[in-house]
Amino acid sequence: MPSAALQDPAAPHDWVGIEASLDAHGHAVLPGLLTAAQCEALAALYPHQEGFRSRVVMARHGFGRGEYKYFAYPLPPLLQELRHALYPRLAPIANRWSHQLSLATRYPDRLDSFLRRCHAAGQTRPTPLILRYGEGDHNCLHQDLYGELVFPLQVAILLSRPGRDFEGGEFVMTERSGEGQRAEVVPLDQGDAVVFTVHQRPASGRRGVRRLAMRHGVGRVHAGLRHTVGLIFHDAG
Ligand SMILES: O=C(O)CCC(=O)C(=O)O
Ligand SMILES: [Fe+2]
Repeated sequence: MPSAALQDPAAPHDWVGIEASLDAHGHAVLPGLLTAAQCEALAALYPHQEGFRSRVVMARHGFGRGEYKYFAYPLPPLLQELRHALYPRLAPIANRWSHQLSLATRYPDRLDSFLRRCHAAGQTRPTPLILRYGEGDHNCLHQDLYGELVFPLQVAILLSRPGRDFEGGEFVMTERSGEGQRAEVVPLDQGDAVVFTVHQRPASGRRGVRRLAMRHGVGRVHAGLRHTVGLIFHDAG
């Protein structure tokens, strides 16, 4: 039944508004990117062994507390489809940011071409992942850099229900410029996605373009269990 697969899951979203929010804040929310059933099916993959290439216990690496697992190729069809559908919407924004930051990098229109570039540079391992946080867990502020090739935007999807499956565990972004550092909490419901800056973004002001350094993390989960999926577009070296 190819008809469902032919529908573009990115199409229902307000890409003019998303671009404006990315420019203003470095992140944007895509409400209801996944259904509750899709969220539950993805979270249910976590305990399985097959389909993943590795598991990371965050406390062992100083990344926080909690754990995550990287998917192996081939990705679950839903994530493969979303990664390919979201990339072409984000590539023009990535290219404009690159130009504004006076960087030479330009991103191809299609994910397959960008991944070929990653693989030729030795970044061959898939980066999409599922994260799992229990009571007391958190994710330290970080940037998901896995080698020289970096696609400057990434996506996280909340699979659990805030206030029901878990308490706390807010998605947090920080932004550092010459003028100081600030933080923003991004409220998400189950199935919502946040598209956000991986490491740096331009901000136009009175004195031209400034470079803002961005990090993301997750506040402490006060109770329950919180699962997310992360879609990173560059692969890992
Ligand atoms: O669990 C989250 O909300 C954030 C996960 C994360 O760091 C990522 O997807 O890169
Ligand atoms: Fe991350």
